[in-house]
Amino acid sequence: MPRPRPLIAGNWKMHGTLAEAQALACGVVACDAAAELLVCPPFPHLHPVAAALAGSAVALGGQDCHHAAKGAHTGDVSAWMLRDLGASYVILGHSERRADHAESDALVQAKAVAAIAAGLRPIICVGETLAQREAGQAEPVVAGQLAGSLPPGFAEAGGVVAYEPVWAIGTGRTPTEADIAALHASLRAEVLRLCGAQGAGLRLLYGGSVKPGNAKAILALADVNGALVGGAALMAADFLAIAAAAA
Ligand SMILES: O=C[C@H](O)COP(=O)(O)O
Repeated sequence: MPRPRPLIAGNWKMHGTLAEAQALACGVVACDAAAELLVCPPFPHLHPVAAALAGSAVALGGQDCHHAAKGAHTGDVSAWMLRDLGASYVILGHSERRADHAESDALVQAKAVAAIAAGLRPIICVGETLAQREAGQAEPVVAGQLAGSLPPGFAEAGGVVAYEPVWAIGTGRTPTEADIAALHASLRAEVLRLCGAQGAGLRLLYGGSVKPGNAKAILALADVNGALVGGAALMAADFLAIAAAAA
């Protein structure tokens, strides 16, 4: 099977003013990367960023959604609202949400069901802590998260899995290339087990301190089909350099 088209996704997390978000979006659209590009701004910036991306090939995504389609859920945002604003993806189960909001695999799965129902492609995040890695538990931990988080119909809906070792996020540390390759090989085996043959074409992203300087080596690894980028996605030049490394 040919390698899937890489996806380079920028997670802007809770950073920036509206003016900075608009400027960043304008910087990112000035690009014709071979990879698919996606930006995921904070909720208040989604609408103006959608306007800045209009007519470009850069996709828009949310950083989370509620598992219900609508209702009395103060402070939450539904998958339908994201779709209505022009989003096509939503990040779910990021380790920061799992930690900050005690999100379980079951809740992430319920959110993914809602996302698919709204026509969004879920990007489900998994990854081990440093203690789990040092205990030799990275692969079983990630396999357990996948089994608990992936909903039925995930591959058919264009779902994406992002492997983000918690200890690599925002730290400047990354696993060795051999460790990323081994983990992604185990991810591929798991998605084939969970999703059947459709799992062969499902994109597996690596995330955690991806920078212009290490992107080419990471993105060249087997079963790495793109990157989920945090800090380096806040500078258009760095994000585009990572995108160029995926060619
Ligand atoms: O969602 C993105 C990741 O958490 C990676 O963040 P980072 O590139 O700043 O390490």
